[in-house]
Formats: sequence, C-alpha cells, structure tokens
Amino acid sequence: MEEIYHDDSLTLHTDLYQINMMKTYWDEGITEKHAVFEANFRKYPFNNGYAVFAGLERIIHYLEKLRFSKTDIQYLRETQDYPEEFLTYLEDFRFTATVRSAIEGELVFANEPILQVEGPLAQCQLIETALLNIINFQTLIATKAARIRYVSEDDTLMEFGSRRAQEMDASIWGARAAYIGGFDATSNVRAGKMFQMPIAGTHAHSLVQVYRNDYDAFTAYAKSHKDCVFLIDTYDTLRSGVPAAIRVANEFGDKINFQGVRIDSGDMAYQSKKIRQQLDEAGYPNAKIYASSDLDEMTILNLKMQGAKIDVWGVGTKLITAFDQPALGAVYKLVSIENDQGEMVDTLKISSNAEKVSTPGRKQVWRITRNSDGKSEGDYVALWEERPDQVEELFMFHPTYTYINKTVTDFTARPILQNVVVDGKIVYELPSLEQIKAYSADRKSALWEEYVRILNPEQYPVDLSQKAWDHKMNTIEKLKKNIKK
Ligand SMILES: Nc1ncnc2c1ncn2[C@@H]1O[C@H](COP(=O)(O)OP(=O)(O)OP(=O)(O)O)[C@@H](O)[C@H]1O
Ligand SMILES: O=P(O)(O)OC[C@H]1O[C@H](OP(=O)(O)OP(=O)(O)O)[C@H](O)[C@@H]1O
Ligand SMILES: O=C(O)c1cccnc1
Repeated sequence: MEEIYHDDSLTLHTDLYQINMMKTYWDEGITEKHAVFEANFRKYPFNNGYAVFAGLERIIHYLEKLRFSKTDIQYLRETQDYPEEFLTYLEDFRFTATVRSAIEGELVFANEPILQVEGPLAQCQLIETALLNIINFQTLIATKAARIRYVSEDDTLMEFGSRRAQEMDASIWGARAAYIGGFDATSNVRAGKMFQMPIAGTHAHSLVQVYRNDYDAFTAYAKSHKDCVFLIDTYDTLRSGVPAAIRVANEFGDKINFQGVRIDSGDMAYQSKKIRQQLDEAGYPNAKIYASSDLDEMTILNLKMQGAKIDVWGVGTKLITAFDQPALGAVYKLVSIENDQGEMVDTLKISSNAEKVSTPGRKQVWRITRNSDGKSEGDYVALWEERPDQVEELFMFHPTYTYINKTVTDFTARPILQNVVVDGKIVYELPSLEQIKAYSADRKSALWEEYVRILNPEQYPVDLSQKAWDHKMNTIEKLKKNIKK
C-alpha cells in the first residue's frame, strides 16, 4: 500500500469522537475547563481475584510525544470539515495535564481507580482511547501470566506466543507483560532487545524434518550450538526421539550442554514420566523436560496433578491472546468538572445496577495492610483530601452491603495512585523491568491465599470511605431531583 501520510505520531491513535468532542469544547470555549477522569475495571479477568497492572511505561512514552504532527493535521484537514482555526489549535496542542497511576506490577482490584488524569478537559478527552488500549491489553496479559505462574510454582516459564498474538505490538508488549506477571523468558528476540529481558528457545519440528530423522537433526544442532534442547516428538517420542537425544548427548559429551528435551504433543503426563525414566537411566538426571502445546493454567495444573515430570513450560496462544477472556474492559469516566463559576463539581454515571454506579469526585486508593504481618486488609477508596494514613482507627465497610464492616487498627495505609506526569512533565522515574517483576511478586505475597487462588477466589474488599460513600449518596439524590425538575 502506498503510504500517503507518513505514520510519524501516535496522537491520532484515538477515536474520532474524541477529536469531535474537542471541537465542541473548542467551539464553546471550554477546552481548558479543569476536569478529572478516572479509569477502573469492573469485572476481574479470568475470574481471578486481582489484576496485575501493566502498561505505564508505554503510556509515558506516548504522553511524552503527544503532539499533532504535520501529517496528522494534513490528514484531518483533508478528511474532516474542521475550520483552519481549530486545526491551528490542534497544531499548538501540548500536553499539560497531570497523570496519577498505579505503578507497573502493582496488584489492582475491581471498582477502584487505577489511573487518574486531571487537567484541561480537551486533553483528558483526547488520550482516553490510547490509555485504555494500553492498560486493557497489558494488564490482561500480566494477569494471565500471574495465574500461570501460580500453578507452575517454581518451574521455569517460557513465553512462546509471538506467532499467535494479535499482531506485532501484542507480541512485544505481551511478552513484556508476561514477564511482569511471572514468566522467566520470551522467545521473541525483539522483545529481548527492546526491554532487556531474557530470551530463550529450543528448535522446531522443521529442523528434524529437514534431516528426516531425529539423530541427524540433533547431531547437526549439537555441532552448531553449545546449549541444546532437542525436540523429540516429530516421529516417535519414546522409541526414536529420546534415544536419539541420549545418543547425541553421549557422543558430544562436554562439547555441549545437554539441557534437555521438549515434547509438543501426545499425553504429556504419561510421556514425561517415561522420558524422565529413560534420561535418568542414561545418566542425565539434570536434563530437563520441556513441554509445550496449547498450555494454560488449567492444563498445567492438571498435568502436575497427574505427576507429570515436566520442568519447563512453554506457553503461547492461550497466554498471549488471553484466550478465555480477550478483553479486560477497563473504562475511563469523568468524575469531576469545573462549572461556570470556576468551582469543581463532582459527577457520576447512574446505572440500574447498584454496583455499577460510579463514585463521584477525585479519589485516592489506599491499600490497608496490617503492621503485624504485612497482610492486606483491603483497599480503602477515599476522597482526595482524606488522609487515612494519619488516623489510628479505620472503619471499613462494603459499599453496597454496608452491614459487612470492620474496624482496623495498627495498620499502614499506602496510596496506590502516584504522580507520574505533573502539569505535562514526567516526574516518575521508570523502574527497570526486573524491579517491576520483583515488585509484583512481592505484592502477591502480601495477599491472603484466599484472594490469590485461581479458582473461585474470595472477593478482595474494595471499600469506600464514609465521606466518599456519603458524597456518592448525596450526588445521586441531587441528580434525581434535577432529573425530576
Ligand atoms: N495428560 C494430559 N492431561 C491433560 N491434558 C493434556 C495431557 N497431555 C496433553 N494434554 C493437552 O491436551 C491437548 C492435546 O492437543 P491435541 O489433541 O491437539 O494434540 P497433540 O497431542 O498436541 O497433537 P498435535 O499437536 O500433533 O495435533 C493439548 O492442549 C495438551 O496441552
Ligand atoms: O501451543 P502454544 O501454547 O501456542 O505454544 C507455541 C507453539 O508454537 C509451536 O508450534 P508450531 O506448530 O507453530 O511450530 P513447530 O513446528 O515448531 O511445533 C510450538 O511447538 C508450540 O506448540
Ligand atoms: O523455542 C521454542 O521452543 C519455541 C518458540 C516459539 C514457539 N514455539 C516453540
């Protein structure tokens, strides 16, 4: 395809309706009205008990370069009937808003703000699409990876999904998210280069097909590589694959690191036990058994239950495509907007479903942990000016079933939303990927096992402060009166 407009910016990576709304705000002279938007999700992905927040690094890179390029303006000029003055406004557009966010690797929960944007209305509006696009995908994959890590215990996990991912961006950022969620390496070399993350791999069936037999293929591979994992299931795993691998390992001795064998088909519990036996008998107790083939957390759990002797799991399709739940569904809602008198007015969106009614006003999420053992008591969603970290006693109650409540003492309250961009300037120092991964693993250990298990986890408490709850009820009452009028 001939490229008419050079793809030199991500600023038009937004829905047309955002720019159309910007045009309305511009016509009305309210582009600079002060606004606050918050993002949250309502339903846990994969019915998990938490989500692993990911995507912030890409959001920061996106915001850093948020300008309408010449070709962006030219494209809008030629396709939309915007007046030149509006295009000039877009040309001069600079991001000056403030973004507060959960940090990558943080565990986040349903119905709490995970990211907040505050600043000129038009700016907050433009970035909704890209922000949700990034968070929804990366958080989803990091969460799926965390589930797979949970069942795999300390086994090695390799991400193999690139060929099956929904296009290239998904492979790359999905590989990174999988690493944050608990994977050890990716097969995608570009992801390794971009993010300085470990890459690893074995070889494909095609290599064995080229040589028409296992032995010749493994020999050729061993001649050209020190580290060897042989794929043994091309013809007959137990009768040809394993014996050929052992023969090549014997013949090459110290010239190679015989790391193990990979299986990619058949009954992997039965086969892995037989393979283990053959490798042990041949004097290779340290050779590992790798497995791949449409794996996910349920199959891995089942294979472990059957006593499969698998040491390394290669997971592709079902991880990178978030096979059983392909979207996270995080939304971005206006919670506060300046009125004509210059005062902030908090807003909400009413729904017939009580649990879906949003909470008005700018909020902070406080993670409440017990000082005695560092375990999480739940999250406390409070109005911005509240300081639950400065009180001795905290009354926490379920926002819908208010009779479910408790009073917490001897606790630490930690704010989840952190300043990332302030007045358009990036103030957050990006941690290394290793730090993010380690942080996430550490956060999981602060959760009670009941919230971490992958099947029917307990509902983690996400409570509203009394003030936030009262404010919500008052806002609903006022709205109802207004509607009646
Ligand atoms: N012992 C086992 N218990 C439960 N699931 C298993 C077991 N062994 C393999 N599986 C899973 O069963 C599925 C088998 O896939 P499938 O029937 O497509 O064939 P395959 O053996 O992989 O062969 P091929 O890919 O050559 O068609 C895979 O998802 C695999 O992970
Ligand atoms: O099963 P997944 O979880 O998606 O993992 C990735 C798959 O990709 C490869 O198969 P493929 O048939 O594409 O190539 P191959 O010839 O190397 O086996 C590999 O053998 C895995 O089965
Ligand atoms: O390295 C491997 O074994 C690998 C890589 C990608 C997909 N399947 C397998």
